[in-house]
Amino acid sequence: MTVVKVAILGFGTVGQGIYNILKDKREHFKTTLGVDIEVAKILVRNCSKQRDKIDAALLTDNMEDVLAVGGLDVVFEAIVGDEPAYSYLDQAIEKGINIVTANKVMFAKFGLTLQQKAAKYNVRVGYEATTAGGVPVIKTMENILRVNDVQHIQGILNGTSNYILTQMRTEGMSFEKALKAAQDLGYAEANPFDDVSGHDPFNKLMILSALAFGKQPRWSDVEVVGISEITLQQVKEADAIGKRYRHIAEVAIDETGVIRAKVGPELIGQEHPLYAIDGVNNAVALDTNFIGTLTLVGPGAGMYPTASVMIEDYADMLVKKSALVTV
Ligand SMILES: NC(=O)C1=CN([C@@H]2O[C@H](COP(=O)(O)OP(=O)(O)OC[C@H]3O[C@@H](n4cnc5c(N)ncnc54)[C@H](OP(=O)(O)O)[C@@H]3O)[C@@H](O)[C@H]2O)C=CC1
Ligand SMILES: N[C@@H](CC=O)C(=O)O
Repeated sequence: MTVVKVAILGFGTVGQGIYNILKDKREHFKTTLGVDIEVAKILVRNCSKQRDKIDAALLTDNMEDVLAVGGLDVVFEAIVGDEPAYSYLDQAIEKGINIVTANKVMFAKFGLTLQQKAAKYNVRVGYEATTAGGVPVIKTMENILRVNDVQHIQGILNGTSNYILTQMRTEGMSFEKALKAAQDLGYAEANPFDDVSGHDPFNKLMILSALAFGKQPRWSDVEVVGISEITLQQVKEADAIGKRYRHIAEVAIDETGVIRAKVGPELIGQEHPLYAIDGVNNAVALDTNFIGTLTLVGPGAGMYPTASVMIEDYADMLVKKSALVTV
């Protein structure tokens, strides 16, 4: 049985999820993927932090230790911010190591560059987890784009904001309490300002724009408004007349190739396709020329949905590699 070595960058909510699934499903992967997946290194910021159920020898705070692992096949990147994440992945690609990332701050900015570099070095890039958590929007869109054009994308792209708005409406919870609950559940960013200010769904929208249209709008042209100004009173008044606040991200391309995007809260009624999307769920509606509108719905954040799609990305790489070998 071939042993494949993998590394995990980051051991917070997402990194721990990856580690747990790889450990729990190790035998399963031997059968389904034909390989024994061994976690060889885990990069963290602070090695002296107390961590349960993990062999301390796996931990390092130095990326050089990760890159020095012989035969490393993939790094799963789940750290915070654009740097040093981008530089780490850039170095991994140069060493011929595949990359799978959940880091949308980094990927919105450097995704196209990393993908070009990966093509040059013949390595693969997985980034399903950057956008809409456990909802397989990237793979679905890649598939759709083989035949269709995508002209317009609209969705709820932040689980934390949707969870907060839902808790305010259904439980009468204050904004602050709902945000705290989202943090406790592992939905929120390390800095939750990114969630409630709209910056997180903005980053995801830019990733979708790059995939659908091959480019992004100028970032400074995009209006980005968060949910932090919405009061409990407003949510209750809206509910009383059958309306709901939803935090909606939208991007479209016109016939001349101009891209327009916006992110912000909207008050919508029952007729709106995003009306029923509650809790941590995200939804993404893709308008295409042949299929029509396709809407995907599912958990937009959290340890296991995010970790699962990252490992699915890697499983896909392994399957494609073995198909190449067989052919
Ligand atoms: N939580 C979620 O539901 C989702 C998160 N993501 C993305 O995944 C990534 C990780 O999120 P999450 O797990 O929630 O974050 P956490 O804050 O829970 O964990 C972050 C981890 O990264 C490590 N880390 C941070 N900066 C560095 C650095 N410079 N060098 C080395 N290690 C570093 C931290 O180390 P230490 O433990 O020592 O502090 C920690 O282990 C983020 O980019 C996030 O946007 C994407 C989809 C969903
Ligand atoms: N903080 C993000 C996590 C997933 O991307 C969110 O709440 O959507």
